[in-house]
Amino acid sequence: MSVLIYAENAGGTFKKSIFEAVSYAKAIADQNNTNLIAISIGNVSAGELASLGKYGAQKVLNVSGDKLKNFVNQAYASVIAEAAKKEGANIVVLSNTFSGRGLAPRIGVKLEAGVADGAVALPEQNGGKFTVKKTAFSGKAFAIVELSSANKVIALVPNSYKVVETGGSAQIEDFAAETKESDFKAMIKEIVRSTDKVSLPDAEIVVSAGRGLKGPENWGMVEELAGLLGAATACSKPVSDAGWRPHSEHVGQTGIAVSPNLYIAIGISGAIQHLAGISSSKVIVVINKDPEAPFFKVADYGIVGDAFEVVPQLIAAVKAYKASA
Ligand SMILES: Cc1cc2nc3c(=O)[nH]c(=O)nc-3n(C[C@H](O)[C@H](O)[C@H](O)COP(=O)(O)OP(=O)(O)OC[C@H]3O[C@@H](n4cnc5c(N)ncnc54)[C@H](O)[C@@H]3O)c2cc1C
Repeated sequence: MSVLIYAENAGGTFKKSIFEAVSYAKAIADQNNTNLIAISIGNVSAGELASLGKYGAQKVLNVSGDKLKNFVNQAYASVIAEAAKKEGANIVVLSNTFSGRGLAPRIGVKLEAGVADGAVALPEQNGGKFTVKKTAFSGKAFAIVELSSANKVIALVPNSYKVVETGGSAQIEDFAAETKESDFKAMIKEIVRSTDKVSLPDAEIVVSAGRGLKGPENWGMVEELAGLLGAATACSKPVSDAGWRPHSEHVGQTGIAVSPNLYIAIGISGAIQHLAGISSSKVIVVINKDPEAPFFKVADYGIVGDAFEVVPQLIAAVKAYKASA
């Protein structure tokens, strides 16, 4: 038995969410007194692969070559499942990213494994039971699921487990995986970024605004605050429906789910459909002029006040802090 972590790369490098997933997988390996093996697919440098050792991977299987250079859901799932079989791994861990969410059920089918995507905590293993806490109902609730199958696939929500450096080093091995033509029926030919700004699902800080801002002409201060904090901008659904902001910024049940360290909500009421997309945020700050706004019930810090007075003061305070630091 061992634990296999799929280390997804973005343009040849690993993001923080992958180091979180490796640390999480290492903790599961420790719970079971077993080894952690990582698998990387695509063209990643030896130095980058070796960096996974710092977080507890003892061995990194390196799958490279032109055919698997770009993400292909079915083919990547075949390769990861094959590696799991070869290494005797009965637990496969992924990051709950766009790719991870697509891979988890496919690997689950290939390994006849129980799948817990959207995991937010380490599994509990008591009396032969293996349970995982995961998000449910579009982020409006948490579910505790029991995986009773011998093989298990877990996809960890970014930002829900800390990065832990263990200081080890990983041995890198080339892994030649068998793929079938039928694995390549749908392939990504090109990825064109729609913006150079901080990507919303990966953002550690999000500055989000709602209908309380009255109109698109007032987003300058939201952009400025986000720029100062290195944050991504987001909005409520009615704001994107009205065309004040692009749909790619719409957060919530019908939009993007985010899990930043800090979510600043300006002039957003806090409807349940909006909260569904932000429930995994670590710290929530709410600025709203209505003290009865539902958002205050889930806020860690709340400012009752007019956004047009509070946000400029916040911008001035951040500028003053940066100038003095
Ligand atoms: C099936 C379904 C799916 C949905 N999915 C989503 C979703 O994914 N995401 C989403 O966001 N919504 C979603 N909605 C809509 C959701 O129910 C709310 O209508 C929406 O979130 C409200 O947006 P809002 O808070 O920006 O606007 P409002 O409800 O109009 O709230 C504006 C807030 O701004 C405050 N305000 C006003 N002026 C100021 C000021 N000067 N300073 C400070 N505060 C001020 C007000 O007190 C108020 O709390 C969905 C609805 C349905 C039915």
